[in-house]
Amino acid sequence: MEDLKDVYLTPLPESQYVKPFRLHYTQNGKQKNWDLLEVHDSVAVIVFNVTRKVMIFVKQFRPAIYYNNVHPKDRQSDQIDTNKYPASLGIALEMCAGIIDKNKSVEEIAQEEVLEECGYNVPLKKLQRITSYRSGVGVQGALQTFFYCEVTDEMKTEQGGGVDDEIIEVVEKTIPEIEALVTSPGPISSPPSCLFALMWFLHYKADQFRK
Ligand SMILES: Nc1ncnc2c1ncn2[C@@H]1O[C@H](COP(=O)(O)OP(=O)(O)O[C@H]2O[C@H](CO)[C@@H](O)[C@H](O)[C@H]2O)[C@@H](O)[C@H]1O
Ligand SMILES: [Mg+2]
Repeated sequence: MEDLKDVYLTPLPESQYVKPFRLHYTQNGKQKNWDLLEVHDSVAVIVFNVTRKVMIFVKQFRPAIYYNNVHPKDRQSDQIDTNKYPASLGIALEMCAGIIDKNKSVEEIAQEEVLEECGYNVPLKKLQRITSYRSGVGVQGALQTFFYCEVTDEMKTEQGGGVDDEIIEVVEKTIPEIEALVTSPGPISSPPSCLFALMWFLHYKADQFRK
């Protein structure tokens, strides 16, 4: 995962993942505009293994986090120096998540992501829909739907780690380790949605799993 080289930037061509726009509007009689990015809606899933009382996280290289850890003056060069900026700067710890880019229900997408990324084969009825919310209100505003799912060791039928060219590491954390994560002074290399998920779990679910 941390073998990174040949990092450089180009302007964005036509993309199936990110579409930049300027939205023009008149509000209270005043003409305004806002620059935004159209991105896919998504699902995220808290996966908790009740056999061993551990939460399942996915760890992966996130180019956007990496980029933001590169000093602006070093973003202009032909190549970003990976000795100065190693891959570890872009590695994030997250809940299992995926974009909605198929004509399937959010439950089916969530089920697929849990299998592909974490290796657990869960029946649809085990997926508890928690809520949905807007991510990135400044430039995105896409909807993310959140699920909670309890799994057992018996449900782990595959390795996980993602499909196609995805490179994902499955990481397990105990409840005390989750508490340490959310109270860390940061910067925490996780999205706010993940931290919300952890707080939700600690508030509503964790007590029944503490010895
Ligand atoms: N911008 C991009 N450029 C190039 N290739 C891209 C791309 N976006 C997606 N892809 C490709 O599509 C795949 C999509 O992966 P997933 O469906 O697991 O979504 P991901 O977890 O990245 O994002 C989900 O999880 C994160 C973390 O919660 C949310 O921020 C996000 O909104 C949600 O969709 C990637 O592995 C990559 O191959
Ligand atoms: Mg994903």
